[in-house]
Amino acid sequence: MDTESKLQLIKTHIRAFPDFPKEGILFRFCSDGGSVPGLDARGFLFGPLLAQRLGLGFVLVRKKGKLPGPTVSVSYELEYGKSDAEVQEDAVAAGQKVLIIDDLLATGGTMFAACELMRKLQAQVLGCMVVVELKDLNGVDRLKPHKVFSLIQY
Ligand SMILES: O=P(O)(O)OC[C@H]1O[C@H](OP(=O)(O)OP(=O)(O)O)[C@H](O)[C@@H]1O
Ligand SMILES: Nc1ncnc2[nH]cnc12
Repeated sequence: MDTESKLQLIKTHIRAFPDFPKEGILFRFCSDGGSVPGLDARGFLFGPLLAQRLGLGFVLVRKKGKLPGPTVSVSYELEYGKSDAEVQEDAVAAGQKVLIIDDLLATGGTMFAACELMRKLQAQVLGCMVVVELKDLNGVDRLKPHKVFSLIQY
């Protein structure tokens, strides 16, 4: 595909959401469905690289209030606090197989929330992938029966 065609293709994926994040703003957001959800924020460093290698679409799982349009959300606890994770309702199709990516697994609270979001969207979680797993915090147990793949166990 030539460069001009690629730019045109990107344009077709730019959506406009009125009155987000506040009234009077037309919020432009470039997104498409996908099967590699990555977690805000450090999961965004690794997820897109892997998705591109696999030829799959990347999906943003964000902290609450950052995504326009209809979303599903889940509250969760992590090692040092509480938060809420969100994903756009149409980011993953029902029945879609997904591989969730983050940089690090500690207690597993964040990854568990992402699995919950995928369950709400009726996606099938094939696995949870992280670069670093902090073994003494037992995140792997928290995530059972989901499979966890980690590059470094620390
Ligand atoms: O296994 P857990 O106990 O849930 O902790 C792991 C999560 O904590 C960190 O994210 P954080 O919420 O600090 O956000 P950040 O990526 O924006 O720094 C890390 O990137 C994981 O997502
Ligand atoms: N101990 C830790 N180090 C880095 N990121 C984390 N996220 C949760 N716990 C963490």
